[in-house]
Amino acid sequence: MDFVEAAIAAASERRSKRKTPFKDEDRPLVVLSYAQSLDGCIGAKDNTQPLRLSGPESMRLTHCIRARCDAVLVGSGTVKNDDPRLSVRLDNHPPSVQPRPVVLDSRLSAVSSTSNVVTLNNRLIVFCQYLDSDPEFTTLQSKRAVLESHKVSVVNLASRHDLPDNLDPASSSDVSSIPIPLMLRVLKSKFGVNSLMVEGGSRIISAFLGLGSLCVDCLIVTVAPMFVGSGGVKAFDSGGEGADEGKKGQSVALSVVDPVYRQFGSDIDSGSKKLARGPAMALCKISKPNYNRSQIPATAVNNLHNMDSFTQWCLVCERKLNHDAVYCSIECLKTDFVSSGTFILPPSSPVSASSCAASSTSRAPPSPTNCPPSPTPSHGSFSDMSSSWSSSYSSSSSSNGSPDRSQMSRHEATQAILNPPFSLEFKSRRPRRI
Ligand SMILES: NC(=O)C1=CN([C@@H]2O[C@H](COP(=O)(O)OP(=O)(O)OC[C@H]3O[C@@H](n4cnc5c(N)ncnc54)[C@H](O)[C@@H]3O)[C@@H](O)[C@H]2O)C=CC1
Ligand SMILES: Nc1nc(O)c(N)c(N[C@@H]2O[C@H](COP(=O)(O)O)[C@@H](O)[C@H]2O)n1
Repeated sequence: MDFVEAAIAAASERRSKRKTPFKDEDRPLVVLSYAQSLDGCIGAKDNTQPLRLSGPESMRLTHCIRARCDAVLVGSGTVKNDDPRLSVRLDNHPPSVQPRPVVLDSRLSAVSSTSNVVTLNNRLIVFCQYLDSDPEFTTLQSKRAVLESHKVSVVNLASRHDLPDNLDPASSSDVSSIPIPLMLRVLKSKFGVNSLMVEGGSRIISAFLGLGSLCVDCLIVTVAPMFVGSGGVKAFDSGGEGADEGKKGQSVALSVVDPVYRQFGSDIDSGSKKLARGPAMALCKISKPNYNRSQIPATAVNNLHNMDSFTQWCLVCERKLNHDAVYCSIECLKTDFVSSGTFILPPSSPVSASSCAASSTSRAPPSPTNCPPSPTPSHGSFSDMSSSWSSSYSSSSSSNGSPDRSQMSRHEATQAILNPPFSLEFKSRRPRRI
């Protein structure tokens, strides 16, 4: 279908040109696609049975996206609720050629040997997360063995044995939330998945959208002309219990730039050309004095740590500093945000990219005069995390009068963020669209 091809081709091209602190080529191209009602629901009241929102034409679109991707991912909630097949069922599509189903089932509580994704034998991949010390370790290992006896590939992201050598296992204590960037890298490096369709449900959509262009390349949303009413499952930030609980009530600066709309039967589909989070909003979030780290999506925190994001961030910002204005991409801000919220640089900051690059290759701790230290993940408040920084920085200013953040004390650096002595300029910002 032209619409799908065009959207994915545009996303792919954009991705190849994008300068991010992360290596996009290490993960599959990600197409997030779901169907929602006019009141933003993807599921029925009480989340107890599947809700058909798409008409035949837009359902065909969904199957075209599945056909176009190597794998199709859902969360454990969707498996419990819908028992989906996740297969391509199109007239002209060979039934034997199918995307691999992928389920994020942290505690192996949803997928069983009778689930459609298992019995259809499309080489299901299940991601879970538990430590050897987990009180339920034996039970989880037994469940794993049963699934493996049904040809399911089970990956425990907390286990070194399950990961390629170049990836570090997940170390978060939040075992209910699969670290998405790490999971994506495993999909690519271990299973050769180059394109991934993410279908839902609500918490999975929220988690991916929360990571923005870090993990989503293309967004295709079907809007069906109906209202689900109160109690329906919201597409985004349903506020339900579980992995994204910390995001409840959090305003989200996410915009789709240059969207395109098509009508499929009675439904409208929106395909994104670009997905962007508003940097200003991200800054606003980190600027709240009482900012609580639990509000940061757990997935972002865990995975940015895994991705050794900090040193690469330095490289990106060095480029931006050449424009003589502060510019941080959302990836920068997000890294910021996770590392401790003190990384916004004044123009002409003396941070040296070459020394950061050197520390990136050696993985040695960066020198305090050049780069801030790599963050140590913590599970306390924002200020708890900040205190893990070195306190050896001394106060100073750079030659242009703006503070040399690399020489600041923790407290001063935090104050610089809360009350920046320089104006932040975000280049290439377009007005937000709703
Ligand atoms: N209309 C549509 O296009 C679609 C609708 N749905 C609907 O969505 C509903 C299910 O949504 P939810 O209950 O929210 O379940 P979900 O399918 O989003 O799964 C959420 C669960 O996945 C696990 N998980 C593991 N790692 C996670 C991470 N990093 N982030 C978030 N969750 C993670 C957690 O255990 C969490 O409870 C159902 O009503 C289903 O019918 C689902 C897919 C598409
Ligand atoms: N595109 C779309 N439109 C709807 O109206 C839907 N209810 C869904 N649901 C998704 O499709 C899964 C079911 O897939 P199978 O038909 O069993 O292959 C369901 O679990 C949701 O992920 N999608």
